[in-house]
Amino acid sequence: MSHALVFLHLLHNIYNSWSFTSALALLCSFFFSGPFVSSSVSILNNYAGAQNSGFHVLSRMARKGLKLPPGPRPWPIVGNLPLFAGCSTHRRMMELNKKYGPLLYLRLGSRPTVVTNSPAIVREFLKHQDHVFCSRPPSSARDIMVYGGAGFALSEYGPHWRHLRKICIQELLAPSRLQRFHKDRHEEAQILVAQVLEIASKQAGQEVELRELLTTFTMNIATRMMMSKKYFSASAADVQGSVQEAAAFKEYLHVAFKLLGVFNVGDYIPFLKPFDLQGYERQMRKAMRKARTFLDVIMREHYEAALKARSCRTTSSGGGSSAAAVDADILQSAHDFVDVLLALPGENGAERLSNDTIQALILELMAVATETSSVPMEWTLAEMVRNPQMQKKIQEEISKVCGKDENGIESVVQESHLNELTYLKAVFKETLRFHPGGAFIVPHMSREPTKVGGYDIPKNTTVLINALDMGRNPESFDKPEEFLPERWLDTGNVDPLRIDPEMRSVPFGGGRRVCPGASLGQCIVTLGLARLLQAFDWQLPAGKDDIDMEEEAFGLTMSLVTPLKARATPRLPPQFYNP
Ligand code: HEM
Repeated sequence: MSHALVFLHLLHNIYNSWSFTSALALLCSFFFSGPFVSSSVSILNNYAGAQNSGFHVLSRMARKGLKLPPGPRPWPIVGNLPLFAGCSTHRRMMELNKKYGPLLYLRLGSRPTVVTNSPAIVREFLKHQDHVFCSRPPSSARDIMVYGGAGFALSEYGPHWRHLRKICIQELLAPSRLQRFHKDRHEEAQILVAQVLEIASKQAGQEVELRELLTTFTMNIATRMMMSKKYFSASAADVQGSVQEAAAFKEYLHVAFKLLGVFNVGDYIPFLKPFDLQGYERQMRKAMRKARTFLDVIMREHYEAALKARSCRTTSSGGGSSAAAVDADILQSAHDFVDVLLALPGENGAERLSNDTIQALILELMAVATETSSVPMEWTLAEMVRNPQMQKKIQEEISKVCGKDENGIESVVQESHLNELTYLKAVFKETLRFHPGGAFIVPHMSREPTKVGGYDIPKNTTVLINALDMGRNPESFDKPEEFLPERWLDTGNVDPLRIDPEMRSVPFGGGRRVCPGASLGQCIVTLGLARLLQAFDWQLPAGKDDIDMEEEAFGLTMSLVTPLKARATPRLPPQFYNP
């Protein structure tokens, strides 16, 4: 903080320009708080007050010749950043969209940005002009935490992205590959139910805190698929791999979830980047050092196993098999995603994918796959606790679809039942509308200048699609402020994976960047929910008359501010829980 002030005064002396220092003062008020800073800020603002009208010269010049969408006037250097001081970004953007219309233009530091909540405009971005808006904006998080975009979820559009996305869809997330991990998902769901039972059995009315359990469930599924390891467990004996490995990886993930979505001032005002005023880049580097050490171990283990497998296969074929045939064979029998990645060819004829690319893919997939699934599970359970009749409807549906075993006990829900659980799907779809995984979908960026709704959109404009606002749009939905899964039952469009042609809600994004893990995400979420709702009745904690449903946008995701606690009562005979 003191660095920021010294820097501010230095610049003030050098430039002696009222508007410049005022803008910086506002910038500091945005990013820092405390009495010293606020008093300095107010002094500097007073200096600058008389010059306000001059501020807009630059913005007018920037707009010259272009018909930009409406939006508040930007300040020099900081642009519209000060509008977001001390408030929730997505809520402020909602207000601005209300004031300026469905296509809002902002300048965040040096970055042109458009924000929308309108299905018609989203259709332009994700459908009609998807070829223009399919890139991603640069960020220090991408540079530091995913090896400068060596993966693909955050990388810019181009041959590298295309190559990796194709690999990901064909080799990692193909239904036949995912089917191989069916047993792992089943085991983790079993463990989830057992953990809730253990807590609930301690004493009648005991509350279960769900967030940690749900995160453990999704993370273990992801690490088992990716690297055949399980790092998260209530019992240390159940963890595979060293305790240090697990600790390093957990720390990385914790920091990554937060830092991949932070508003880092250096990304918006490039000349401030070297100062790392908020300390985010330092945190990112620290987390990355640990993640690298951890990933090097994983890679070495897998690499050695791959070499062994290769030499065994070559020897057993008497040297008769070509390298390509050996690779195809290894790919076919690969245990996990890292095995697959080590057997795949790289770009432009390279024999293998680079180490950085493989590590970036692991980190990106972990980041996009885990919280995106655990967060909607927590929201759905919160809604179920508040709506016992919906809970009952799901339980009745499960009983009907699963039937009973030879002892007359209800059969445990399996993945093969999920497709028939129509009401549960409607509930999940409603969760994605009403409580989307993130307030904004992952940002897109324009690759060339274009026009949308009659306005000019410059090249390299960041596109923010406010999923929360879209889901609550009264022009798109009747009673948008109510959680009503029934709204989907009559539409013939109950499947959350089916993209709404009108794009009234886009939980998995759209166009070339549409989420490639949507069906896996839906499988994990609905399996976990079905198991928890089949096994238990969920009620409000004793003495509470409602759940606190306030949301908090944290990094890439949007969760409940107050982690969900609820009472779980086993609802089936004891034999059900001890199969
Ligand atoms: C319910 C769970 C999930 C939700 C709600 C969700 C949602 C999203 C959204 C909104 C995007 C941005 C799309 C866009 O930019 O237009 C996205 C991208 C992505 N998701 Fe998911 N996701 C989920 C689960 C998963 C899972 C399980 C995986 C993989 C294992 C995954 C992998 C990805 C990847 C790799 C991208 C980036 C695609 C690209 O840039 O080309 N997601 N997801």
